[in-house]
Amino acid sequence: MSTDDNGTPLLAARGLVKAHGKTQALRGAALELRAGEILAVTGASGSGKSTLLHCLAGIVRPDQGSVVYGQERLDQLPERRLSELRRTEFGVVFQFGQLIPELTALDNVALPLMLSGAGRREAQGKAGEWLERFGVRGQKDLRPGEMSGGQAQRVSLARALVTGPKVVFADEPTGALDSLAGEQVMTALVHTAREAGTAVLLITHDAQVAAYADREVWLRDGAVVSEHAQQEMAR
Ligand SMILES: Nc1ncnc2c1ncn2[C@@H]1O[C@H](COP(=O)(O)OP(=O)(O)OP(=O)(O)O)[C@@H](O)[C@H]1O
Repeated sequence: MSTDDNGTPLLAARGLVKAHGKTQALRGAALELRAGEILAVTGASGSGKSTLLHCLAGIVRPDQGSVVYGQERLDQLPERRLSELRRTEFGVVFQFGQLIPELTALDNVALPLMLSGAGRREAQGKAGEWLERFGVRGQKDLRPGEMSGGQAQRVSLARALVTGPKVVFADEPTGALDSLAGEQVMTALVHTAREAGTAVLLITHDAQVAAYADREVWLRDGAVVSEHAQQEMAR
């Protein structure tokens, strides 16, 4: 695991509280993610995992508590800066890929680069390289509906990593896949994140998926209740 020079976390959340209407989704959750670290967040359904990820990624604001990314308080940043960070420093992968159905795999992956100002040709060139890394270059001209779930999810990973983010937030990335496709997706994610030095916050309720992480935290009723280091993975 790599850390930054002075060992401070890349992302640190303290005392997060978040309600959805009358439901208290987070009740004082706290965690730290270091540069290049792969951290699994596990817990029962409804324990607040997705809400925590949304707060950490600057997608929703907590009602209370702080989220510090580098030198910035995400919970206090204006929307404009948050969306810039989401575009340039963060990548997100959801359970159901959420690729744009009308675009080919190549254009789905090129899109974040074009939104950051790259020309179409340059963006497509880089997108092709990232599809290659995830073993889905052969599917570049297919639309999401024409691919298998595992292929679409590897395209989603390419889209999340193509901009060179510091953190990838992955919310049940294998939740809709069979176990073989899930293993392929996790192997590709972990291998590529390690190579690129990207930190990964991985939400899962699957112990086999959590075993890919360097460290695991357990969420119960909206708070982090335990933490244990993973065995060195021989994968
Ligand atoms: N948009 C929303 N509106 C109302 N309630 C919500 C909303 N989002 C989440 N909740 C509730 O907040 C609690 C925490 O939900 P969250 O999705 O964060 O948990 P989770 O651990 O990710 O669950 P799962 O594993 O089932 O996805 C749950 O009781 C859920 O029903």
